[in-house]
Amino acid sequence: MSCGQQSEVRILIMTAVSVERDAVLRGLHSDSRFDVLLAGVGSVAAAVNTAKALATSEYSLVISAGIGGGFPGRAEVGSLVLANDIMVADLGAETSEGFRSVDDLGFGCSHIQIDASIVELVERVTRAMLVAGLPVITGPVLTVSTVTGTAERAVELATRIPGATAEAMEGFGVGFAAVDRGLPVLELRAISNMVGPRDRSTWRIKDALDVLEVASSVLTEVF
Ligand SMILES: O=C(O)c1cccc(C(=O)CC[C@H]2O[C@@H](n3cnc4c(=O)[nH]cnc43)[C@H](O)[C@@H]2O)c1
Repeated sequence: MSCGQQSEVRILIMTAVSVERDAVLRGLHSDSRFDVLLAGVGSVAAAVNTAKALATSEYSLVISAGIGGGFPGRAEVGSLVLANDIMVADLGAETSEGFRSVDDLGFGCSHIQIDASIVELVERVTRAMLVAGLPVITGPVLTVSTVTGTAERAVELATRIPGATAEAMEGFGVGFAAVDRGLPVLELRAISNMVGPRDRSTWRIKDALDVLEVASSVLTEVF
């Protein structure tokens, strides 16, 4: 790099499935600072595929993006959630006194570490999305291995994790791989369905993908 030149920000966006990737790509309008790759569904696939991508190219930021479920009273269908806490919600043990996380058990950490610079980044992206007229809120985004399908499970998660705002299946895996490389990570979810009793006929995937597309176009203005 010659004097006066600044290194370009390079951002890796990981989506679970190709329709999410395509929505993000449409929003990015071929902005060459971004790569959008498939994570696969679930935390393990997401961690492996993110780690592979980070081993082959240099990035300054990683984003886990896609659709997700919104917790009732927190995130409505068609809204956007930007994680201020990326955490795995079902890694631990069931006990007669209820769920015990890996943190409680002393085996590890359920949360991706978020430092002050990421808090500032989350605030900056949130502001830009609000200015663009997008209905975005921040809150904990839960990574689960099984999509919640009952009201009881939704209440159990919302009670156990104060402020639970959305759930999806990849954020913790993407985040784990990013943090392993010392990189900051964001999670962005466009809400396609409510967390609760399973009724696939109520999922609004197309609407959520449209919101994800617009949100991705805002990302090109933020960075
Ligand atoms: O059926 C389709 O057309 C279709 C199109 C795009 C995506 C899907 C998925 O099922 C993707 C699964 C993906 O979405 C996340 N997700 C969405 N809602 C929830 C939820 O309520 N709980 C957990 N995860 C959710 C998740 O990250 C999956 O990877 C289908």
